[in-house]
Amino acid sequence: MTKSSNRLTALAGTLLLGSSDGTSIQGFVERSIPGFSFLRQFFATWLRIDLTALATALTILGTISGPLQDLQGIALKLYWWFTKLFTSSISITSNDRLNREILNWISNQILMQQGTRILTARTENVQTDAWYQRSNDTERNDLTFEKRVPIQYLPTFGTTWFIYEYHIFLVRRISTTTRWTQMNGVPDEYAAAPEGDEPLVIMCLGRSVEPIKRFLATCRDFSDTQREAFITVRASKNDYSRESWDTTTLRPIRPMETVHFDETTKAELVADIVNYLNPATRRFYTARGIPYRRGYLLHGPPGTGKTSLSLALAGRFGLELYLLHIPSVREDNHLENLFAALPPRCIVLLEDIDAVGIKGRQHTREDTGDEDNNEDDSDTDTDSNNAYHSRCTLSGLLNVLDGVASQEGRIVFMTSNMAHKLDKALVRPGRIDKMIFLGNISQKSAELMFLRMYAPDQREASPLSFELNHEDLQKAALEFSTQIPENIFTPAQIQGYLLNLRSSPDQAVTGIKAWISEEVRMIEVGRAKDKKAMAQRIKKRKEQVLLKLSKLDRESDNEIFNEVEKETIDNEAKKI
Ligand SMILES: Nc1ncnc2c1ncn2[C@@H]1O[C@H](COP(=O)(O)OP(=O)(O)OP(=O)(O)O)[C@@H](O)[C@H]1O
Repeated sequence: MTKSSNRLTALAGTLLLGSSDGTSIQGFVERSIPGFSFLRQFFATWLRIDLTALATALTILGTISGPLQDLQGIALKLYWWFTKLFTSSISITSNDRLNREILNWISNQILMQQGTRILTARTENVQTDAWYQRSNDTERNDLTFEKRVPIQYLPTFGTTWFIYEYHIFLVRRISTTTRWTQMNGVPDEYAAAPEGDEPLVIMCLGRSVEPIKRFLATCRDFSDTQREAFITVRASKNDYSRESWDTTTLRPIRPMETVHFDETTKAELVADIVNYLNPATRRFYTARGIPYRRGYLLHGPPGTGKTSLSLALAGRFGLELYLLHIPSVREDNHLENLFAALPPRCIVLLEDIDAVGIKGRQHTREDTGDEDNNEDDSDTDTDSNNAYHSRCTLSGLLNVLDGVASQEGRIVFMTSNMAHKLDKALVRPGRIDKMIFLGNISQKSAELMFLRMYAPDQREASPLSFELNHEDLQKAALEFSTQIPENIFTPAQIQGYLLNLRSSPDQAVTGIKAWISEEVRMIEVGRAKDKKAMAQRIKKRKEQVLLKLSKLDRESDNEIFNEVEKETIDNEAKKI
């Protein structure tokens, strides 16, 4: 121990503990705490620590910590008073998209340049039991060929400052765990990682919020530019039985030319949307009290491009696509909540709408006296399955499409494989303004698909070995398409065939004949199977009805004959 510390010990001993003559406080402590003098001796001899000095230092610290805390309180008050007086601020809640856009801007424009040392890193959420409550949006970039989601660096809790347009900005990322960490004295940035459910406060030195507003606009523009090559697809997500638009996927924009169907219909559809999105149209609708909404039904067999067309249109008009698979919506109020959360301008894609409104449809048939033929029966079976999955009703769907509470300005695309079976109430103008049929592939579309598949890729530095020159490619495409029968195969089937031979255009041309005969054979086998299954179903149904009839006859003998029931079963028997 040094001389000065010895002196301090002596001083403290005199001041606080008195002399060691047995009448001092030290003497009193030694007498009242058995073993204290032994401990003092032990610490002094073996650890060279003077317990008397330690006690003194702690006492002094204890005495001054009170005033220090008061001073800290005053300093904090002054800080906030200064902040209120000399800064303007705007706060943004955690689940607002702007929150993410600001973090994105700061991450790209500030953190890397400033060489910030304390950061948060983010890739993708892993849904484990412990974390599933806090899941966030997942962004995927399909074009980067990365197997992993790239690491993104974001500001952590606390304040990030920077200069933007000659103004000093402070962005505070506020931790929701602050109270807990303060109690433990651990700084926020070491206590937890921000998960995206923390609000942001944007402060700017000066008494006007205008610079902040300009800053927010910049953040939005920056994100829009980043997204230009992509469309944002948001799907519904079920969290604790509460539906929300949560999962975000960035998909590369699909050019309209890559969706092949009747070119006139395509041009008309695009023109119709251009016209709808024109501000003058909105004014026209509003002035005449007409709800400003547009609905389209894309119908046709599976694999004819209904989903692809919706994606391409979202890219063409720079709108976000909100994707909703109707059979997975569990209740009407979930549907309502999802529609209420839509932005004013977007495309909503409602897939497989034939999964709703079974009851409504049955009513319509009864009213009009339609009789189901056998083919319809099989469809009804499929419907029933869908109805089992989706508890979303026809009236629920109609309500979100044009009910009082439904949003204006959005475009709704609905897809169905059985448009002829949809309820009349659903397909009336105002809900569905245009029906677009996407059918099997024509020869012209097959030719275009072939050209698209084997056209040279502009991004490749040198031509690929199998690439044909322009003239040969045109010739091959024509030769390929003329072998394909009109409107027999779906575009998905032809695409699948070409993809298998994507590096051999010659083989695609020479092999198409054999592929067609094999596919036709498969179609016939499938049809024969369906026919057999149908016959079996009818037979079974007949047996059931006959059984019921014979049972009723027996009951009538016992004079408990029910006239109405008999008539119903008779009618059923006639139908079969
Ligand atoms: N008309 C088309 N033009 C170009 N490609 C198409 C077309 N139709 C289908 N495809 C291709 O086939 C695949 C399936 O298409 P998509 O999912 O759009 O069909 P769909 O009609 O929505 O099917 P489903 O009714 O089963 O949902 C996609 O890879 C798409 O590229």
